[in-house]
Amino acid sequence: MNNVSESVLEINGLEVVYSTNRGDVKAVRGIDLDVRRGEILGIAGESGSGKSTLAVALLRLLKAPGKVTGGSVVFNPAGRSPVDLLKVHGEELRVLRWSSLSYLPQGSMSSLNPVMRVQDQFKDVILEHAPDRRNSLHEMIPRLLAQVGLEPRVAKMYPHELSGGMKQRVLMAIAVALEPDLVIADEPTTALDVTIQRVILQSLADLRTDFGVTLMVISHDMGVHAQLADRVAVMYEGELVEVGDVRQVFKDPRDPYTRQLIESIPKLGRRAS
Ligand SMILES: Nc1ncnc2c1ncn2[C@@H]1O[C@H](COP(=O)(O)OP(=O)(O)OP(=O)(O)O)[C@@H](O)[C@H]1O
Repeated sequence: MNNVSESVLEINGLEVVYSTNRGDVKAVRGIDLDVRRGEILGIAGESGSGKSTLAVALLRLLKAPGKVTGGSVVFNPAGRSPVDLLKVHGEELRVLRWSSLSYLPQGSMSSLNPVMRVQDQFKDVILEHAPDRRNSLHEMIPRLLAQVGLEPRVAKMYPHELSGGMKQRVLMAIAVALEPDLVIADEPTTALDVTIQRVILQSLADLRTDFGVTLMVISHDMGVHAQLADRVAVMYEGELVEVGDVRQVFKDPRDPYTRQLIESIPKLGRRAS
C-alpha cells in the first residue's frame, strides 16, 4: 500500500511519573523510540527499569498513581490516519484496541476465563470488535490455533485443561485474531520452563512471518532478545540507554549497562564438567 508510514509507532519525549506519599518516581524519563513496521523490537532492562510502565502508558492502560507528564505516541495503523494515542478517548480508543493494537500483559495466562471454553474466549473478542466475522468463526478459530501450533480440539477445552505454554499460545492466537498492526507482549516467556519458552518464541516469530504483524516484546532476559528480536532497546532507570540492531548490540554494546545485561545471560550449550 502506498503512503504507509515506515513506523507503526513514534514515541517522542514520553514521561511517566508515579506520585507516591514518598515522593514522585520518574518511571519513564523522556523516551524517544520508533517501532518499524514488520519488525520485532525487544525492550530490555532489569526489573524496575520502566519497561511495563512504557507499555501501559502507550496503550493508555496506566493506572493511578501513574500519570503521563509529557510526550506523544503517534500510532500509524495501515489504512487509517495517524493518531496520538495519548489523546484518543472513548470509542476511538476502543476501536483501536485489539483490531489495531493488541496487548499480552505480564502474567496474562491467568486472564483466561476459567469457566469458558477456548472457542468462546475467541468468539468474545472477535465478535466484540468485528461482529461481521460471525460466519467465519468456525474457520477462523482452528486456523488461528494451528498458527500457534495447537490442534483444533483445543477449541473445546477449558483453561484448566491447558498447560502454561498452551495458555500462552491461546492468548497469542487471540491477540492476532483481528490482524492488529502492533502486538505488545510483556514477558511472554517468564514463568515457563526453558523448552516451552523456545516454542513460544518460535510461535511469536512465526506470527510475524505469517501475519506480518509488528511485535514489541518486553523481557528482562537478553537471551529472549537474542533469539527473537531484530532490534533491541535497552532501558535503565526509565531511560533508553541503547537502541540498535540486535546482532550489532550483542557484538559491540555501546553502553556499559547493556554489556552487563549481555554478560548475565547463562551460556547456552556449555557443558557441565
Ligand atoms: N503503581 C506504582 N506506584 C509507584 N511506583 C510504581 C508503580 N508501578 C511501578 N512503579 C515504579 O516505576 C518503576 C518502573 O517499574 P516497571 O514495573 O515499569 O518496571 P519493569 O522494568 O517493567 O519491571 P518489572 O519487569 O519488574 O515489572 C519502578 O521504580 C517501580 O517501582
